[in-house]
Amino acid sequence: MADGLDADPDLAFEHTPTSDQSFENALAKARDGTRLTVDDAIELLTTGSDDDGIDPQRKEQVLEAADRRRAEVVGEEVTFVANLNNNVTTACDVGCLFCNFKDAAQRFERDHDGENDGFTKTPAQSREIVDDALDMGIYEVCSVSGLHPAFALDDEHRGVLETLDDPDVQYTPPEAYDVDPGTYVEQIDAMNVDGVHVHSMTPEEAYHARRGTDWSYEEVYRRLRDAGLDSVPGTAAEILVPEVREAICPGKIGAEEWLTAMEAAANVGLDITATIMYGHVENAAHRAVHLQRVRELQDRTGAITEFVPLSFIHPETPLYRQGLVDGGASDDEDELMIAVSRLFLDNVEHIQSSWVKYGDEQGLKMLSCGADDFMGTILSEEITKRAGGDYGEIRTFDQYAEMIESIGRVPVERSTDYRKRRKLDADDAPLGPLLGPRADGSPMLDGVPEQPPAADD
Ligand SMILES: C[S@@+](CC[C@H](N)C(=O)[O-])C[C@H]1O[C@@H](n2cnc3c(N)ncnc32)[C@H](O)[C@@H]1O
Ligand SMILES: Nc1c(NC[C@H](O)[C@H](O)[C@H](O)CO)[nH]c(=O)[nH]c1=O
Ligand SMILES: N[C@@H](Cc1ccc(O)cc1)C(=O)O
Ligand code: SF4
Repeated sequence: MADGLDADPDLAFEHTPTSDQSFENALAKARDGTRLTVDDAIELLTTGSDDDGIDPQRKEQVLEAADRRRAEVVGEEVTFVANLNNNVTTACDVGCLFCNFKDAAQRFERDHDGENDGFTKTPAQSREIVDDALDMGIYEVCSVSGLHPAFALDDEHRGVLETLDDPDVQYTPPEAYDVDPGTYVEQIDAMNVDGVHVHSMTPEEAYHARRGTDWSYEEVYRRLRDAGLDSVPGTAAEILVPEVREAICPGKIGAEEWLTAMEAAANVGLDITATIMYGHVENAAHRAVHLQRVRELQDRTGAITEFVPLSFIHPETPLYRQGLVDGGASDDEDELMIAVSRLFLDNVEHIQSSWVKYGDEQGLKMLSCGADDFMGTILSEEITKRAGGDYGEIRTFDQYAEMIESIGRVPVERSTDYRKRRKLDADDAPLGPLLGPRADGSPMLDGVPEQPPAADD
């Protein structure tokens, strides 16, 4: 369990990590492929809810079952994507307590004086960054951002926001800021260079893109799709249980709204991913309920291409600094999270090991605990770095091939939707991407793209 509850005795949750199931029964079901219940998941995540702490032998049994399932479902290939992270802006007033990526939006205003180490990019700047990365061979741009108060979905939405007189709807015209981020549609259109795969607009961003209107999420995602959006990142899910969201992100959309937005994206033909951000105040019951909600969403949509467990990075976050938690998940908890995700999500093919969160050594270990995907090259990273994580911002194809072969598996470059795949061999180094629109097999590192442009002030 995450240690948060010990750190803050005021947090009394209704969901407690107890169950009517036994560990042995849950393990037997996991081994023979019977669909697991929330109680089963609690038993597996805790290696038995009757005893405190994680039992090392039982943990190994869970990891083995998950690794075997991984081999049955996807075989020995380990995939990764040649991609670029392009965060458009750090301006955000939602105030999630686990996040240190954001900067108060006021600090980006023209008449604000004082330091600001955040950034906002114009659509033209985003295009240039994507254009440069395309020359390096990327297949995908992954773009998630703060909810800048000047953002509108498109010109029509801006018209609505400019005439709206509702203090509950946050909107400040772009003229008030040093840098104008444009509209979401302009940003997507700008990043949509030469058929690169655009992976963007989390449910939280989609919520911002319809604020002050009664437009459906389908309408919002349709307009974004028409501007070039290809798939939707499943962040903002955090823990899909209201009592946890109230503690860690009271300003964020609710669990139901996240699910509604995701289903809408799937309804208009977009692929989606799903995440869990764990290891803070939540307990194993919350993680288990979260997995159930994701599995139900996948039963309804079939559109989730991968599940990404995101281990909470604590050092620079308000949750940690305010003493609400005393750290993140342990290695044991991380391994069990990956394993139980594989065992519980019988309808999601790919489980991602996030090297940004786990690092190389532990990230590789996860590939033997049920994970089969090793994320992407990303080339730049702000969210984890600003939270105090220190596993870097890029992995090259040579590094990927060597690491994956070192554990006896087969490195494979993939497309975002996993439909295009290409095997690699570390002996052929130097290696580079081949699936991107401009990829020609050259190594990516010949020209690392520039870090975010100058801060707003
Ligand atoms: C920083 S937000 C950016 C997109 C958008 N503002 C949103 O909330 O959907 C993307 C995700 O990063 C993850 N994240 C933020 N801070 C984190 C931290 N300290 N450790 C792990 N994941 C974090 C959260 O899951 C969050 O939903
Ligand atoms: N796991 C993290 C990602 N994942 C993004 C992936 O690289 C890729 O976009 C996805 O697999 C689409 O198929 N990005 C981060 O910035 N940080 C992570 O922890
Ligand atoms: N969740 C996104 C990517 C992502 C993950 C974690 C982050 O901190 C940021 C972005 C996806 O893989 O679809
Ligand atoms: S997680 Fe997203 S919405 Fe929450 S504060 Fe950070 S950037 Fe803003």
